[in-house]
Amino acid sequence: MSTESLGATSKKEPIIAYDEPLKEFQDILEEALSVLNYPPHVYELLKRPMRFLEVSIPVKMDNGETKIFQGFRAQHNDAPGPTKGGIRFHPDVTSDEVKALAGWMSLKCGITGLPYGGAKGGIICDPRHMSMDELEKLSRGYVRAVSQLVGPTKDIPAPDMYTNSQVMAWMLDEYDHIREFDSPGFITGKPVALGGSAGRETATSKGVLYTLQTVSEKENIPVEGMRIIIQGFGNVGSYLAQYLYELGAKVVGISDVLGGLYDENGLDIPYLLENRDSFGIVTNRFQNSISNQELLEKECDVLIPAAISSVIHKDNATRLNCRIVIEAANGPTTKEALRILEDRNISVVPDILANSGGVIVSYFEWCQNNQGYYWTANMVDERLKEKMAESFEKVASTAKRFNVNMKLAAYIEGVQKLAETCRLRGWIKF
Ligand SMILES: NC(=O)C1=CN([C@@H]2O[C@H](COP(=O)(O)OP(=O)(O)OC[C@H]3O[C@@H](n4cnc5c(N)ncnc54)[C@H](O)[C@@H]3O)[C@@H](O)[C@H]2O)C=CC1
Ligand SMILES: O=C(O)CCC(=O)C(=O)O
Repeated sequence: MSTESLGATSKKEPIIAYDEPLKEFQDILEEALSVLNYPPHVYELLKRPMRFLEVSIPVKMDNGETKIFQGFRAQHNDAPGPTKGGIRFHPDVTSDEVKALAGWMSLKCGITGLPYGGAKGGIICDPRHMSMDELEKLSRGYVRAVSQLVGPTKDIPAPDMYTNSQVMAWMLDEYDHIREFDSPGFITGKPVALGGSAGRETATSKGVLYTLQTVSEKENIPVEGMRIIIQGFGNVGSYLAQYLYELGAKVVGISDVLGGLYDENGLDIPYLLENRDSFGIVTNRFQNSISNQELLEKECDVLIPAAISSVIHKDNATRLNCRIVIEAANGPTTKEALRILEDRNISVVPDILANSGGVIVSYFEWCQNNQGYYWTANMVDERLKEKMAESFEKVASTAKRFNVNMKLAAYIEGVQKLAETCRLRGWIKF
């Protein structure tokens, strides 16, 4: 397919998600804890967040009406240190999803050895249909609503879906006003001029890329010429597409919320990058776009979901046409789908390993803020690469040791330090 813009405004239905991420998190966590022979109360403590706040945020909209938005902040566990995790602005975000996302953050920090527990925030809203003024008011209102719970040594937010460095900047400014001092370590993923880290914007996609390179070496499939489909063309998906294209991989498919594009000869990624909007949407410029569902089932070597959760489920797992799935999104594969893919010999590199580059560089940002000393882009990149490689080896060796798949191994690896810090604090016994 040519990637020439046809100026069309196709409206594809968003895909239907099989939305039970909290149950998915709890089921695999329970399995991991039973492999480790921990007593049942460890699961009882870790299956849900220690703290969960639901807030109402009034925003005076541009038309003069006041709209009340619903927001959440979940802190999964603060035994290892302050909690950490992004804030999602999305029309479909739910309280249960935020709880699952916070749990996954704890495991991610466990695997990568960061001194944090997990957290996550969300606001039910559709930023694509809001003005910048409305988004700024919403961001500031959220911080006012959760300000008692967050802070540089308590809980440190960051970007996630439909939030970016500008949203982080508004949130930082609001927090500084409330606290009456400059506290750049309150939030990460902020603009470099406000104490952000070099390389945070590209960190998650770089981390996924390093993971893919490790897999390519282990599986002996060269990146050059590798056929790749990426679902989602936002922060994670678009930088990833760019890096893979530059390395000579054939990015045969990409998608956004409105649909997908597929060309077995490889898409013109520079053109798509140039024409995507700030919400990662580009497929509306093409008349021959396909649906997200169709795209996921197209032929490729590596399928990389980089958008929402539960998109690979029992009804399409039998039809995936790839050799490897690398989970760049959080929770894109349901438990039933994982089983089907395992039976079909399709390996799945888990989210809590593959997408941990974002929180790793967020940690670097927080360290730089605490020290007031800023690193070069090269220093950040070298250390990110090192952490991603170490984390991959840890999960791979756990998989071998317990003879389990990479997903379960990642949970086993991630939960051990978390449980140990809870034990040392006297919260649990085992
Ligand atoms: N931004 C980060 O640093 C990190 C992001 N992630 C995860 O990566 C995924 C993507 O995040 P970002 O790229 O930051 O978000 P983004 O907001 O920059 O981009 C999201 C992309 O997904 C598409 N999308 C939205 N809803 C969709 C739907 N229903 N079906 C198909 N596509 C849809 C959008 O059109 C856009 O192309 C999320 O699961 C997020 O939690 C994980 C770790 C860190
Ligand atoms: O950068 C961070 O602190 C968190 C990123 C995040 O939300 C995630 O890894 O899912």
